[in-house]
Amino acid sequence: MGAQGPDQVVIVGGGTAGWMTASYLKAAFEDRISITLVESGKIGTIGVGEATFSDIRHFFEFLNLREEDWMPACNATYKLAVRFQDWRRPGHHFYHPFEQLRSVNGFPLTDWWLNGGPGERFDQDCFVMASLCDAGRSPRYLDGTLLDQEARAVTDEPSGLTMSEHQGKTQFPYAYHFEAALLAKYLAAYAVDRGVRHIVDEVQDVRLDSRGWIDHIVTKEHGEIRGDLYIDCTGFRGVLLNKALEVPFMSYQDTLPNDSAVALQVPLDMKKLGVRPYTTATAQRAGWIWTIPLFGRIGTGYVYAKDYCTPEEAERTLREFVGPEAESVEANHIRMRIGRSAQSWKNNCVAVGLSSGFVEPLESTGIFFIHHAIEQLVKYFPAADWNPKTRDMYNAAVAHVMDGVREFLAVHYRSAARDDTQYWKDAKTRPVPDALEERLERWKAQLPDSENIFPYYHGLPPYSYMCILLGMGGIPLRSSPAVGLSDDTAAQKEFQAIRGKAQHLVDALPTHYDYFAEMRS
Ligand SMILES: Cc1cc2nc3c(=O)[nH]c(=O)nc-3n(C[C@H](O)[C@H](O)[C@H](O)COP(=O)(O)OP(=O)(O)OC[C@H]3O[C@@H](n4cnc5c(N)ncnc54)[C@H](O)[C@@H]3O)c2cc1C
Ligand SMILES: N[C@H](Cc1c[nH]c2cc(Cl)ccc12)C(=O)O
Repeated sequence: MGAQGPDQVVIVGGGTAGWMTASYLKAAFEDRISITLVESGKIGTIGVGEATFSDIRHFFEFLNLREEDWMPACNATYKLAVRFQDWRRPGHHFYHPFEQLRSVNGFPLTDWWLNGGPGERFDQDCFVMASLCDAGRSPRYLDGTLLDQEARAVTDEPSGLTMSEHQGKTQFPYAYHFEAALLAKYLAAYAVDRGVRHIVDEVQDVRLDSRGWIDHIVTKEHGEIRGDLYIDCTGFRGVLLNKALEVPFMSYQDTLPNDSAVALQVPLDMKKLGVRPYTTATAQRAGWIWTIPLFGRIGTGYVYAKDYCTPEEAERTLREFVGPEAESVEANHIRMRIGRSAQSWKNNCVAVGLSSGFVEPLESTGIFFIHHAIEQLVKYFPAADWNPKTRDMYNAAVAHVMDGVREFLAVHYRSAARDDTQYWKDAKTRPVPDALEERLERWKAQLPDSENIFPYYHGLPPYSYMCILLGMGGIPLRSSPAVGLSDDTAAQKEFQAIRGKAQHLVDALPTHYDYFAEMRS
């Protein structure tokens, strides 16, 4: 241990979590800490074709990586929104976009929309992005400039802030789709280049000292490896935190029953078919199917609850959904551990990634959890005295993010109007996390705002809740009485401005495919 505190870091696990952690810590502390990353050559990583939050750009900025560097290496594309298909009824869709919701006279535009919007679709009337998604547009022009002046101003946002410090200040217009396994490979090269020691071997034992702290790990071929701080990135196995240190795992399954997935990677002729600029979540009889457009193929999979659907049935449904292109592609069946570790940091061990916690990928939060955990780890990095208050603050921040996202996901199922199978009928009566029942009652009287959503930072702004409630259609909502009593001229002007801007951008922007074809040429 150095005079400042722990400076020998051992990371176990070489998936996205392991390499994101190694590269970020190297960028933060350079050679003032030493990092060893041990990963098994036999135990595979999870990588299905992932979607992200827009905040991940801060991760790449921190590492000084530009889109032109990392995106082609990871088959990455842009994500302007999540498209929810068939959650209200077959044929219906709406978007949850990356776009700040406008306000008029102190009320969100959605409130004015409920009182008498110009059209049937709140997403198209209140957000420009919905039209860009429907039209398959890129958020950047071929020369790389961002879609409009307003968004360009976002790139001048203050640097050096953590994600939670950025929240509410600006809304960047897009996130990414990429292959997490390729990102891990890309970051491995970045980290090793900067001095991270990489060992391919299996951890067979974790030895504790008399206080119950990790003393060393035992590998199959490289013997004992020692460090001050151990980071558990071993995925659902939780080899260090859950197994060796016996930290219990708190399941979220009473509220979020989906515990299984079957995934396919399907090569497609993108030139012919185009590349959609959004993630699609299509409701199914016992869950939903994700479609994530990558460059050259799609990642797709059925997330389901095994209490309602067998793996064979799920694979059959997925293959029928995708069509003949998937015929020769092998399916990957995955059991998901849904919930979080009771503490993600115990003694000298911090879990990051699936070992810390995971919720089903409906709102693409897995990599956001990792990014948030790493930022918090740097913020609360231990000193020589291992002050337990630092650990407690870290644990609280990580738990809040996961518990908050759990609530947000529960809102999706409770508010979905669809009720054609037992799975969807049960979604209306399934218990929701504490306090959400009361919040739902309040949102029936007044649309969600920052005062009445989950009270701690969890990545989601109030407008995200509005989108889900307005789009899912199963919970009665009303506009504020004050909106009904007010002159709506300014709101109608705003609706018109959105329509005009959307039309202009649809005409001016290239297709999503054309943008990436140009970037790669
Ligand atoms: C179905 C599904 C869909 C998902 N979709 C998304 C999405 O759209 N967006 C998103 O943000 N996230 C998504 N995720 C989550 C995302 O894929 C993971 O958060 C991310 O890949 C990080 O995984 P990880 O590194 O924690 O674990 P893993 O990828 O499982 O890596 C674990 C590592 O630990 C190593 N290991 C394990 N045991 C040992 C041992 N004894 N000795 C040495 N090494 C060991 C393995 O070899 C491996 O390198 C999804 C996850 C699933 C399951
Ligand atoms: N931290 C925010 C979270 C956020 C804001 N709008 C959206 C839309 C979708 Cl589809 C996911 C997350 C968010 C961010 O990532 O910008």
